[in-house]
Amino acid sequence: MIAIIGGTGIANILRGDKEEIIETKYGKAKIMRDKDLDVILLFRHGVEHNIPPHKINYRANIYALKKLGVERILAINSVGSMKEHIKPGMFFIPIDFVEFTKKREETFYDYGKVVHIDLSEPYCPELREVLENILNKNNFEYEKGVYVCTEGPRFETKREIEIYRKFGDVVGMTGYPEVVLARELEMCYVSLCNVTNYACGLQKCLTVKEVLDILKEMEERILKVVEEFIKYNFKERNCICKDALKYAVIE
Ligand SMILES: CSC[C@H]1O[C@H](OP(=O)(O)O)[C@H](O)[C@@H]1O
Ligand code: HPA
Repeated sequence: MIAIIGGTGIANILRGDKEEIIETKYGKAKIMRDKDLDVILLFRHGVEHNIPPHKINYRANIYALKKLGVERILAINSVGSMKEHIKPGMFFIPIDFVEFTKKREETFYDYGKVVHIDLSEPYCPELREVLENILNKNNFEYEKGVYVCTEGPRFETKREIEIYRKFGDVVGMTGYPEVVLARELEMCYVSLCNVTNYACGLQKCLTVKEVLDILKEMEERILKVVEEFIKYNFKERNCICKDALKYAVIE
């Protein structure tokens, strides 16, 4: 089973049937099913985009997908570019991350089992290859690199971006802890980032309108990538994700 986690502006592009509430021990998650494509849609900010990045219940969302039998997740994130060659309107595929979040519940293993998962490859290598093949086949421009996650909901300062750009290539507010929580539950996770702006300091002020305008321009390409990802003929998983807990638990 595949799930798409939609970010800013995606609820206008993808639509499932009616919303379902999935109860979990971490709280409620809201999903939609696209029965034709046999895929689960989850809009992390809510269909009405009324949940800010620092208040998203990431654990309930990821746990709900696991409960529904999801094995593979395509997350869609919007990011600001911290490098000149990564231009607004391009796609970006994270291969690693650095996070500067502050108040997020970032693990399922707070009590009981002590678990230290390996994150030498935080994003599923098999799904990253599928995503790159889709982008290359469609001649959609993209870059790969490091995603820096900030707490939000404010944008970053110029000085913060001067520091962050030494560690990474794009900046967002939702990529973490989603990627880690998925690995803790041995699900494959890949992120398709929409580069919506240059980060603070590389351009003048940042506006939500600018982000939404670029997403509108990218809408068709985003939809194309999602459709081809969903239709991809996935075989048996042969990646590190499915056995993430194998050597990670202190017995
Ligand atoms: C309106 S830009 C800031 C907003 O957009 C991004 O969300 P997502 O990654 O879910 O598309 C960013 O993380 C902020 O939540
Ligand atoms: N910073 C943080 N998150 C973002 C940005 C940004 O510049 N653009 C889109 N999401």
